[in-house]
Formats: sequence, structure tokens, C-alpha cells
Amino acid sequence: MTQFTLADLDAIIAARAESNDEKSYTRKLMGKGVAKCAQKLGEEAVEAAIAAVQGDREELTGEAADVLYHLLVVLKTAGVSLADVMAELERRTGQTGLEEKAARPSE
Ligand SMILES: N=c1c2ncn([C@@H]3O[C@H](COP(=O)(O)OP(=O)(O)OP(=O)(O)O)[C@@H](O)[C@H]3O)c2ncn1[C@@H]1O[C@H](COP(=O)(O)O)[C@@H](O)[C@H]1O
Repeated sequence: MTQFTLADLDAIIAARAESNDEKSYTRKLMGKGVAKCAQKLGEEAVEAAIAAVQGDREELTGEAADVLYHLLVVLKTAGVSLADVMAELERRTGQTGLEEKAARPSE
């Protein structure tokens, strides 16, 4: 069995977004606009953070899945592609996080 990827989920979300399937949660949520999608992402991120702090691995697994799904919905609604996000992550692999922080222009 091949491993399910974020790109696979992204393709499902794209298909649902363009469908007229009234049973689709994705379509319903995206129809409410980017602010509602972003609100859901924020809620799920907080729930994931709480699960992590509580050391509840099962809860964290579920909440992390919610975060990734809602992040992909926000990206789609805002017109940012998953490929662009992955390219940015790939670009960052050339340096450590602390090197990147040190190279930032001073504010
Ligand atoms: N991965 C997910 C996924 N994760 C979370 N959710 C939904 O996210 C919602 C979040 O829960 P909430 O109780 O906060 O939602 P709610 O009560 O509707 O909240 P409000 O909008 O009313 O504030 C739930 O309805 C979950 O089912 C998801 N819905 C869909 N997917 C994937 O997207 C695919 C397409 O889904 P549909 O668009 O529904 O066909 C599915 O096959 C799944 O693979």
C-alpha cells in the first residue's frame, strides 16, 4: 500500500472545492470564506497544542490531523499552493533555524 500524503489530501480538497457536493464539509467551509477557514485552523491549532501539553498522544494525533486538513483548506481558499509551501521548506533546508534567525534584517 502506498503512503497517503498531504499532496493526496490536497487533491481531494481541490476536487471538493470545485464540486457541487452538498454533503462536502470542505465545500461548505470554503463557501464561508477565508476568515472562517482561518478561524477553524486557529481553533484546531490551539486544541493540538493543549493535547501536546497534556501529553495525550491519541488526542494529539487526531488534533494534528485536523490542523493539517484545515491548513490545506486555508491555503486553497487563500490561493497559496501546497507546492509553494513545500518549496519554501525545501529552500530552508540549506541552513539551520538559528542561522536563518541570525540572518534576518534587524528590526
Ligand atoms: N481530513 C478531513 C477533516 N478533518 C476534520 N474535518 C472536519 O472538520 C470539522 C471540524 O470540527 P468542528 O466540530 O469544529 O466543526 P463544526 O462543528 O462544523 O464547526 P463550525 O464550522 O460550526 O464552527 C468536522 O466536521 C470534521 O469532520 C475534516 N473534513 C474532511 N477531511 C478530509 O477531506 C475530505 C473531503 O471531505 P468532504 O469535503 O467533507 O467530502 C474527506 O474525505 C477527508 O479526507
